[in-house]
Amino acid sequence: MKFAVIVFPGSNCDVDMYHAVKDILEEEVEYVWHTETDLSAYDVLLLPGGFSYGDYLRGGALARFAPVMEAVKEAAERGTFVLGVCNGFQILLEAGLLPGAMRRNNSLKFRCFHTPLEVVNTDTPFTSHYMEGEVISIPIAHGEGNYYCDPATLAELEQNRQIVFRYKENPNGSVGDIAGIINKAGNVLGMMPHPERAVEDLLGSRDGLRLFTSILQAWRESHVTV
Ligand SMILES: NC(=O)CC[C@H](N)C(=O)O
Repeated sequence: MKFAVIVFPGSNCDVDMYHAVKDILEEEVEYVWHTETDLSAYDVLLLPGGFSYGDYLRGGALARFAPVMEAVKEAAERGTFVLGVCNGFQILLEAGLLPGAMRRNNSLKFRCFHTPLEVVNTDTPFTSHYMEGEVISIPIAHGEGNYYCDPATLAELEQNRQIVFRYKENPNGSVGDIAGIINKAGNVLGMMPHPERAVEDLLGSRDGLRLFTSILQAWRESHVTV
């Protein structure tokens, strides 16, 4: 099983993501530059946080045009697991892989601290190792995390159980306290908090690690060899 960390000009959480997979999860992982067009060698695609293209226009608004994004879309359509964290989530929204959009935080300030999150849906490849309703501690670090979608889309997200994480103490004004959503097919997850920054005691929380172990289990279950 091989993970890819997609690196855009301006990504800055790529090293954290790589460390979480390589050193803590102990799985194979490679950095993949944004010019790559073939992702067929990878089983899981990780879009890390940062300031791709300097957040010009909006977070993710330019990265969605990077050559690698066509390959990300194709892989997502094939059912490959895709995780976008923070700027990675913004890119998935801008690329249309997830519904809705990101606005500036309602405080108009960059917010950076550990925040309690409720795990709303554990019936996903990313969250099976959590308990439904469990409150976990994962850090946020963003200026544009104020998730917005129209009421019809929100109703659809609720109905399809696509809301995976909700803030317990909303730090940015996001609609419905949404911190993370999954696509309808259930293989593309975007979230503002950083699970890769909560994978060992040194970081103040290990609550993010189960997201990675959930992915591992889901992948193994779909690739059983007897
Ligand atoms: N840590 C991040 O990915 C930051 C995301 C984005 N640049 C923002 O400030 O909202």
